[in-house]
Amino acid sequence: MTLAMDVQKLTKVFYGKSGLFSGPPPQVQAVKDVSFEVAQGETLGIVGESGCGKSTLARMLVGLLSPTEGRIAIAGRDLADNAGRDPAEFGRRIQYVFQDPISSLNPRKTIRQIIEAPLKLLHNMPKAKRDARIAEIFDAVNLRHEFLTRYPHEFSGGQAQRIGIARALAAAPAILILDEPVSALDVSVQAQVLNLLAQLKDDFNLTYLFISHDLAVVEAVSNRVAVLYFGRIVEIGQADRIFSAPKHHYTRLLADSAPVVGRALTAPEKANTELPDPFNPPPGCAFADRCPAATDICRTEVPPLRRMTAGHDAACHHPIGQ
Ligand SMILES: Nc1ncnc2c1ncn2[C@@H]1O[C@H](COP(=O)(O)OP(=O)(O)OP(=O)(O)O)[C@@H](O)[C@H]1O
Repeated sequence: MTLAMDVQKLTKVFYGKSGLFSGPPPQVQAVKDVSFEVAQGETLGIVGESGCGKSTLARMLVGLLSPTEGRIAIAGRDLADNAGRDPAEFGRRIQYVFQDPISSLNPRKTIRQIIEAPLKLLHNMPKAKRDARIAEIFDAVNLRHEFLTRYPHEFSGGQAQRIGIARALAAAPAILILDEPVSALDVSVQAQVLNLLAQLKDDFNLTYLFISHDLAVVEAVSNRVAVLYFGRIVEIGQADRIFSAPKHHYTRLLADSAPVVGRALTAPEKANTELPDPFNPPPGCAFADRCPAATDICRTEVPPLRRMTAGHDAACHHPIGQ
């Protein structure tokens, strides 16, 4: 197995403003001690509710945010640790596809200018080569070449997302971070974009990190899935095992709310659906107050991520069926 990405102990702390006499500034640990590996050609799904740290994690993985602690290695090379990062090096290896396709494209630039930018900035490519590359990418995402002279507002959501994907591919990355790439689209268009992404993965030998709150979509596209809760990975393993035989009570809660395509990831109504206060995190497991199996240890000690079965880890003091 060749590793595309190796993430070790990634943590991001945001600091609030402190008052003059009110002690140290408040902190939010948006991502805590997150480690995972992604094999080349694999799709790793990252699933979690709003506020669990998905965007913060994604922004660190593409170099838009620097981690407070931890490291990110791509194809064996360290790209970020707390000492620093090189945005161009990130850009050549890993690209980001945003949730909201139209607002993620600069409204004052033509589509050609948008797609050309990474070719100039990251690869210093001469004009003739740029034109050939743009034509190749546009064919790959099934867009008509006459669209190149138009502006982002002239496109539907599905077309704009194809343009966003084309822009990401132009840089010839090995890895795409897909951050809720179909959540803003109609269900019929979602399927087209998901099929296109599957095709492009084969055509360009890509590795995907697919971030979503939509359990059904994540299950459909991923080889493996990581479940994020309150900034930590609470379970990670093969997609089919994660949802059919979860080990963490939070994952079971998610899986029990029977996945339907397009269904938002919400817990059943009977459960306490509040996330803990990020400014005042609980000392133990962040899920303890919602968990049917919680005991005293859960309220005092954070459970470490432990091997449950081959390739299946969960962070729980009382894992299901163990
Ligand atoms: N710049 C920031 N400053 C302070 N706190 C932040 C900042 N960005 C995120 N947070 C906090 O970090 C936590 C994780 O936020 P994040 O946006 O990464 O979650 P998310 O899972 O992507 O949510 P959503 O799906 O709603 O975007 C939240 O408690 C959020 O309030």
